[in-house]
Amino acid sequence: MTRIVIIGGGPAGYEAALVAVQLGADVTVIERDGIGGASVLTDCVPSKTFIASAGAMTSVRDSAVLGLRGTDLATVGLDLAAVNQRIKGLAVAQSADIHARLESEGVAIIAGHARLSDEVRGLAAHRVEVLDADGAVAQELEGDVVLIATGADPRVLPGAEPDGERILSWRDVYDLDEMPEHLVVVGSGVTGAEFASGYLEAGVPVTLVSSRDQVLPGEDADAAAVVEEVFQSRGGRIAERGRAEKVIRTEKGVRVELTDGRVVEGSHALMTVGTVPNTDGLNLEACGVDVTKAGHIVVDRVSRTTVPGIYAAGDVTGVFQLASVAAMQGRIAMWHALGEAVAPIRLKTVAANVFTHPEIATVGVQEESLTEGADVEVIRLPLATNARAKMGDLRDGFIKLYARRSTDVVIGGVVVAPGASELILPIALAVTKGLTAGDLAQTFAIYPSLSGSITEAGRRLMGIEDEHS
Ligand SMILES: Cc1cc2nc3c(=O)[nH]c(=O)nc-3n(C[C@H](O)[C@H](O)[C@H](O)COP(=O)(O)OP(=O)(O)OC[C@H]3O[C@@H](n4cnc5c(N)ncnc54)[C@H](O)[C@@H]3O)c2cc1C
Ligand SMILES: NC(=O)c1ccc[n+]([C@@H]2O[C@H](COP(=O)([O-])OP(=O)(O)OC[C@H]3O[C@@H](n4cnc5c(N)ncnc54)[C@H](O)[C@@H]3O)[C@@H](O)[C@H]2O)c1
Repeated sequence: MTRIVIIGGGPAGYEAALVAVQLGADVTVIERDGIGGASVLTDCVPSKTFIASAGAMTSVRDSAVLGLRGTDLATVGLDLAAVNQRIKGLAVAQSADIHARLESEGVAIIAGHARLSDEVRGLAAHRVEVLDADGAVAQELEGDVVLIATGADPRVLPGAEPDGERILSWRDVYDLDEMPEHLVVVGSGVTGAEFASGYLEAGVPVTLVSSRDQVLPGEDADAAAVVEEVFQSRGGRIAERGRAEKVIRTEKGVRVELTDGRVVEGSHALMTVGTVPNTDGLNLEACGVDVTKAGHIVVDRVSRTTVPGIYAAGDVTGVFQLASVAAMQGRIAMWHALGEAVAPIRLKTVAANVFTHPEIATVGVQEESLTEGADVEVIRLPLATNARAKMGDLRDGFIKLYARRSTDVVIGGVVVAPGASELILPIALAVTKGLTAGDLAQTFAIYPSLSGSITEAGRRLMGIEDEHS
């Protein structure tokens, strides 16, 4: 029986474990905090649960236009204690569900901090030590295959170290007793944009410190512009091209000092300036596992590291930091290690979503990567012309579809809309399976529905192709 040792119980680790036991391996997962990982306990699940409450509040506030009346509509608020309790309860319950599922499938789970401990390089099997809370070796294991799935932690900006009270990392916010009076969010990547949008929806004045010309530098520029516009129209402030140098506690709150001399004051600062991979103390160098300059473990498309028998998956590899990608990398590692037929990961088919208001969902080829004269046709349909959107008073957003001019094959898309995370699937399916704009055009969409704009975009693309032929 192949012995598999998995370090880290997040999506990369636990999904890998499920595949490996299914294939008859002897599987052990070592996790220092809780099964489900940061994804379930502190990052993805809690933030989306908070955004669900904040979004509900905005829906109530915005409902007057739909004819709802009530004296409290405009002043509806969140009960922070109840919201936080719900968030933490949901995270713990989900962690317990996954823990129970792993155990019921026969996966052994060890609580502790693990590290590689191969004494010489080139051995067929690898050794792993488990440390207890005092750092003493509590257990030693041997694995024919080891998967490193240790995730990433928030990056700390020197001079702006979180104190858990006023200067916060995104993992601290669920312990606040009161809503911030004025939140300064430092960093406008996906994490910063989501929290800035969420807190604003929850009724908190927010200033977003964005080191770039536009928030969400990695996203479609049109989509980022819509989110930025909506954020500002709802009263959010953006300190453009502002790079925080340090954050100082003041008598009443915080002072965020920018490198260009500007100062942003608020009651709390939320630091969202990226992540660092969890590789410290894993003994990677001694074992011959290569890392990049940024510290991510180098892997190929079937999750192999530079050492035979040692695989890595998830945020620790820096490949698209998404729970879905982490899980797929973990599964691919196990299929490969256990001799199953496996296709290398295809990053061009990864669907991703930014949970702002409105949401931004993307898949496949994006405009920024297109070279001039590329064999690609783009269509963009504004949400405002969609009948269902009008019924719900949804004005901000669009659907964008990219297809190869020569073959009509759909190669990418963007959806900016409330619930874009649900609407992207038909486009993701088209990109994954090589479907054409014609295939989308001939698919029945519900009338009226937002997804009707996706089939409409398919029809428009067919029209464009005809004009060119
Ligand atoms: C605020 C926020 C919101 C996000 N929202 C989304 C989202 O909506 N959708 C999405 O797809 N992605 C989202 N992500 C990204 C997603 O959370 C990560 O991509 C995902 O957690 C990666 O999974 P992982 O298994 O690699 O790592 P993790 O989930 O970080 O799990 C790694 C685990 O390994 C453990 N560990 C580390 N070192 C050791 C060790 N030496 N020994 C034992 N255990 C160890 C850690 O305690 C941790 O539990 C979000 C990220 C952030 C920061
Ligand atoms: N919905 C989702 O799927 C989701 C949600 C959150 C995070 N994530 C993933 O987690 C990963 C980490 O996201 P993130 O947003 O935390 O990191 P990030 O690295 O994507 O963004 C951090 C931003 O902070 C800026 N920054 C850095 N130093 C700064 C400073 N001193 N002052 C001002 N700005 C500064 C950077 O320029 C960058 O734009 C990403 O890969 C992201 O995709 C995914």
